[in-house]
Amino acid sequence: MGTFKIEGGHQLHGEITPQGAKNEALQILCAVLLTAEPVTIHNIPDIVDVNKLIALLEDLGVKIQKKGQGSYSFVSDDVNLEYLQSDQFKQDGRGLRGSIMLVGPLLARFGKGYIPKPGGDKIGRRRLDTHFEGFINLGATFRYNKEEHFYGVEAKKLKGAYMLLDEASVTGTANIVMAAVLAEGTTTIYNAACEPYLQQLCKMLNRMGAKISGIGSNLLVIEGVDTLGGTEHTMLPDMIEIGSWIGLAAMTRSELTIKNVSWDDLGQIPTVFRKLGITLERKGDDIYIPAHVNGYEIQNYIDGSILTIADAPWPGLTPDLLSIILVVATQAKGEVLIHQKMFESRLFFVDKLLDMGAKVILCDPHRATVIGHNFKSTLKATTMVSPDIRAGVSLLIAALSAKGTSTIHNIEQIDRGYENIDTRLRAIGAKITRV
Ligand SMILES: CC(=O)N[C@H]1[C@@H](OP(=O)(O)OP(=O)(O)OC[C@H]2O[C@@H](n3ccc(=O)[nH]c3=O)[C@H](O)[C@@H]2O)O[C@H](CO)[C@@H](O)[C@@H]1O
Ligand SMILES: C=C(OP(=O)(O)O)C(=O)O
Repeated sequence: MGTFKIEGGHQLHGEITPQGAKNEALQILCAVLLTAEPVTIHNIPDIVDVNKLIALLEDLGVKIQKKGQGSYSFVSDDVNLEYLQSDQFKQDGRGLRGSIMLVGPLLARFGKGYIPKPGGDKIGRRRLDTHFEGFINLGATFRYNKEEHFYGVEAKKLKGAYMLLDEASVTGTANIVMAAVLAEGTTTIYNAACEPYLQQLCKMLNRMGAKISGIGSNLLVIEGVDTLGGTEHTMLPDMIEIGSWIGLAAMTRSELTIKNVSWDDLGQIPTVFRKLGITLERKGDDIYIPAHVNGYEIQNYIDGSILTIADAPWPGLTPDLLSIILVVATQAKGEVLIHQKMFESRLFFVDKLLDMGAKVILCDPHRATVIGHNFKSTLKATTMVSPDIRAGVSLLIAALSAKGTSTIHNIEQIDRGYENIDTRLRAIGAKITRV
């Protein structure tokens, strides 16, 4: 189990550049299986989950060439489908959530897709019904081996269909889109997820020859084509990392510039931090955050009632930033209700913040009320274990703002999605070491 030691209480300063988006990368990498032609991808983050997926593609026989820092080309002209039945795949396929999106492309191009129950954060139930109901709608037969937790879908030829998804699942929508692009006829997906991750995927698929319309909305229409060709694609900056660095700047009262953020793809994120009273300035495509020497004050609603910050499917606020927002609120002036609607177990990490002296009431598994200290009292350093990726970064931000030296164990959770986080934070003045 890896560990960070963090000496808190220091102001940070300078510039930080966000990595390529983790959740986009996981979709885009799976899409390389849809063509025998080369696909070149840039701005791939060097993080554990993405590297695990690249290793899975390699084991499937995809030819991979490194072209430069974060750039790789992929050629899937000789895919080894036997690997899908191997014990090795049953082991490695479990290693991350994103591996589930191998199924759609494999089913569409080779008529069969298998996957062990995928991993990812333990943040509550994470069902896969939307994915498999989508494939079944396209004409696939489905089987599930309960002993091995092994899923499979097969179809000689997929047929386009109308479907109303039971929920706007992010990876579910990506999976169904990747299956439908090679199906016969037209597929309509209503209640589709439409995060920038998915918009990027659909745009890339169209460059490969797919015919997808409605990109960015919850109604996608896909006219199936016979084959797809190669393309080049560049990943957007990771919006969850950008939100993490905004929170870090505010909590440590540091002046920070976040470079090249792709402002227009950030949706509600800047607005929500502004509601917490944080000043963000748009400078070109950078976010400039001044040092909040006088703190930041949470806005109430127009009628004076207490603000609620809740997640919702895009273009609502992504659930992946709520833990960070909760931590930032612990030093704000005022109160806020954090409502994590999607995941059942993602707020339990607040116990660690209570140990550090934060004023938080966990109302139920989904809701926490935060009463900010307004920097009148700093958090106290402590020893903690990172329960999931975003809670891990939230605790790291709390530790950087706290008095004294904190220890965070199980930092593998953080490395899953943040590239060289300790090195990059040291470059802006953080006192953090990996032990
Ligand atoms: C690898 C990857 O891309 N992971 C992201 C992806 O996971 P993932 O695609 O696994 O998450 P889903 O979008 O399927 O849904 C996550 C959870 O939210 C619930 N749900 C979903 C949609 C909805 O309208 N209402 C609802 O309650 C689901 O029942 C499920 O429990 O999307 C999640 C939701 O943005 C993010 O937290 C994850 O970081
Ligand atoms: C929940 C997350 O990731 P995953 O879906 O990979 O567990 C996340 O990125 O916040």
